[in-house]
Amino acid sequence: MGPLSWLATCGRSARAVLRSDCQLRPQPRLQQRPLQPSWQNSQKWHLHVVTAESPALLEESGDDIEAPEELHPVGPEEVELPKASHTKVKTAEYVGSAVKLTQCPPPKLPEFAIIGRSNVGKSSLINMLTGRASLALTSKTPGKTQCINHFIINKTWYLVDLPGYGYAKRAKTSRLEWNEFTKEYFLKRESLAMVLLLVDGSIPPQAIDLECAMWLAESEVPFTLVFTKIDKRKKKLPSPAANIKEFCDKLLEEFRDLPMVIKTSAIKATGRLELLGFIAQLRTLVEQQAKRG
Ligand SMILES: Nc1nc2c(ncn2[C@@H]2O[C@H](COP(=O)(O)OP(=O)(O)OP(=O)(O)O)[C@@H](O)[C@H]2O)c(=O)[nH]1
Repeated sequence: MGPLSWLATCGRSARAVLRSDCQLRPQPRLQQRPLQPSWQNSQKWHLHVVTAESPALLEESGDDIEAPEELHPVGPEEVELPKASHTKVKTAEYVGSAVKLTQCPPPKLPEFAIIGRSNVGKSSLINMLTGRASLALTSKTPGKTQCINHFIINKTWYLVDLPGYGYAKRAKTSRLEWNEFTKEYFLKRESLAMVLLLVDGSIPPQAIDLECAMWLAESEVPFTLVFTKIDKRKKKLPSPAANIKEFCDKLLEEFRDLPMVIKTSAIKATGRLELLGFIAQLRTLVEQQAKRG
């Protein structure tokens, strides 16, 4: 089945496919709340990140790859490794900007949405992943990205740049506040496969990022933690490794498991292949489950 028909054929959304398998499990105290059954029954989904050393990524042809032993996923479903061609970015084009759901492209291809605080490095990550120097306009001015921007990759999936949250000059309180459109996008966009929650690895954990992770988990939106700027070490502040550990430890106070964690640097292209490989695996999983009906 071609990617264009995957949603129509499966009859359920990418979100539904992935939600049941990769959502976090809350700690018992969170289970006291009136939660949806799909949340309570959710299973941890073990997906192995494809690394730069993985044969799948070294393979130059687009042929099927024989999976090495350590990459076999362990979980409720066997997940085929993606073809090498799935991890390559051949074309990347800006599609458009939307301020309401009806302005977004038809929900016919899987979407991977990037969120994070203003200035976390969203545009830089998009440019790094796609290998296009200025696909997303990078800016040092916080809060510039106020629309939902779609980029189509290889004509088969979307990278989506969402408005940054928690901009101090705009928000009067430190509470996480989505604009209504972003919230609607998270809750209603059928083709949303995975949210990539970007967290600045060069600074200690910020309450608003933890709050965002909580909100996504409680709203049953599958997400992956993508730490940015891991090349950057600020004087007198803990190292990125220490910041990341502290962030994960804080999440583990609320959850039994961590979501997938990927560490990146847009400057050094660290994590590029890992993230593209992971996205390819998710797309493969959705297509595979769609085939099974
Ligand atoms: N050292 C380092 N700096 C980075 C990295 N990624 C982004 N930056 C810098 O962080 C600043 C913000 O990056 P952007 O990519 O514009 O961030 P953004 O999240 O798109 O910003 P807004 O659209 O304003 O929300 C820029 O000065 C980038 O050069 C990284 O991996 N390492």
